[in-house]
Amino acid sequence: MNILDKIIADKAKEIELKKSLIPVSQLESSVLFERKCLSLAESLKNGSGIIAEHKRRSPSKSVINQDLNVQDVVYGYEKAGASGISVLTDGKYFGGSLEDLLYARASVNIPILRKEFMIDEYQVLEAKAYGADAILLIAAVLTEQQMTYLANSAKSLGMEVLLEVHNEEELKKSLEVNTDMIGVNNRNLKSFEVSIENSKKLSSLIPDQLVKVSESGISNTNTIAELKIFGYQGFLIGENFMKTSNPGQAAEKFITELKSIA
Ligand SMILES: O=C(O)c1ccccc1NCC(=O)[C@H](O)[C@H](O)COP(=O)(O)O
Repeated sequence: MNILDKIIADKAKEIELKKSLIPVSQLESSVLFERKCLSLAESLKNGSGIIAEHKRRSPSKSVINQDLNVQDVVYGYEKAGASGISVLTDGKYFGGSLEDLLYARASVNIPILRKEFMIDEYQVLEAKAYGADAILLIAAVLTEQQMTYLANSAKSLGMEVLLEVHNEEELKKSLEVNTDMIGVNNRNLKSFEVSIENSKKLSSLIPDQLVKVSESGISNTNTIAELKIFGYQGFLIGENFMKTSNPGQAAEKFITELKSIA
């Protein structure tokens, strides 16, 4: 069983337990359920394009940074000029939580993406209840029907969808889904191999009306300049910032440099 299968198997068990502890009605009674969401897609098109990620650890890199509190990290990202924030909420493999999402919501006024392995509508309701503006759907673990259902659920709650693909087959099964953005993950989520070429290879297959986002393995501004030529307007960056003692400062330096080469 590969790591992605393990994550999904654990996620299914986690969701069943959570459903028994926190009923849907309790999620729907969250004050954040009535909140009008911010548009990540618009923020990417009109801003720096950087989605700065809060990630304590990962299967490919193990511990990245467990010493900082999420409020300081995301506030620093907003101050640096990020267009959006990505918050990992998976606990077992990434050290994240829904509480991280709630703290992030309380700390910034820019769009927040719930970075999670979504397989059940319950998780979409959680995302709304804890303050997310957008959810991630990963084509590698979902059928077209599941993506359609979950995307429509998110949209009905006013959230946007970032639909993540890694190859042409995943992209083709995603083209009819009601999404706002297509993310190309440069990381193979099974082998952990990372190649920016993946974003370049798939860019021409992504419909022009969708915002293109390149994810993973981005560590310098020249890569951004190259990917913009291929039509990318969003760039999801985690480790490059989180591996430092001050991710917000690292993001500020990165975005300042980006502006100087624009
Ligand atoms: O990062 C991993 O090891 C990983 C393994 C399995 C599934 C997902 C994984 N990462 C999630 C991401 O896609 C990244 O956190 C995100 O794209 C940022 O990547 P990076 O800038 O390389 O930290």
